[in-house]
Amino acid sequence: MTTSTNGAFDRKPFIAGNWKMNMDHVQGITLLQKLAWTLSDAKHDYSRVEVAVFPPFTDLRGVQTLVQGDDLQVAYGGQDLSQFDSGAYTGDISGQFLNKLGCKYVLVGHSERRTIHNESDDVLNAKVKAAFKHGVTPVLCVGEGLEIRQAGTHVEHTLQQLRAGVAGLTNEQAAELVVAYEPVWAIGTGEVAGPEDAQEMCAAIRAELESLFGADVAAKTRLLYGGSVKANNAAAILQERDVDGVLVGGASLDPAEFANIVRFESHLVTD
Ligand SMILES: O=C(CO)COP(=O)(O)O
Repeated sequence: MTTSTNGAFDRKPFIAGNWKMNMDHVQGITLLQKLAWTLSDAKHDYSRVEVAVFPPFTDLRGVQTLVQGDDLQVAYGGQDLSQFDSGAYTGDISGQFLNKLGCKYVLVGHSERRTIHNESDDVLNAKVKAAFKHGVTPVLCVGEGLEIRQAGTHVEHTLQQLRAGVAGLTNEQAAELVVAYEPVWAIGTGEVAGPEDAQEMCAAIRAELESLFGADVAAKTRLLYGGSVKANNAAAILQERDVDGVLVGGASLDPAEFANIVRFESHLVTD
């Protein structure tokens, strides 16, 4: 993340919580209420740092009602969407439905979708396009497993996922897209990539976006890091030039911990 001379970030920092398959619709409301109270007590300025949560589908209607009823500034989104609009796709959820529920974002290609559900790059590209078609911003997740990291081909592997995911997007869409770099070996393991690892990959992703869509677009696309982010490591990662936010799993289920990540600016090292 770049801090310009006036202290403002070039791209609005984005702190997102992926609840995965945790929190039923009652627990989800309690979690979001606690998060909102904690941030309100801390006088969090949502215009400086954007906050989003990705609850299970069954929570989304309740989340929408709470956000509207209490006029919360927290954005929310689905953890997946179908590449299709509607029809005989049992168990799938259309981007149209997410849009209708007020979802601003949707995760696409989380490593748990790629591995457990065998989602291919082609399917994920179709999902990215379906999200845009239905007015929901995709958060495209990319990242390598441990074997690839050990072989040293992690940058090329991740850029290949990126190229496949963004194929055929317009410049406008590429600028709006959010990309999350989540090395699989760092997800849920407590093993966090160092700030310099996160920066290395985010810089490579931005350079790739620049070669595909031009410098003006690449300067706007927000890039996140995800994998064992906690309150005590978030600020150092977010200080990196090309890291514009974090996608948090486990720590987003604890409202105090997640609120501390959102308030990372109060932990920034200034010189
Ligand atoms: O997969 C993740 C977020 O999408 C990261 O999960 P953890 O923060 O639990 O490692």
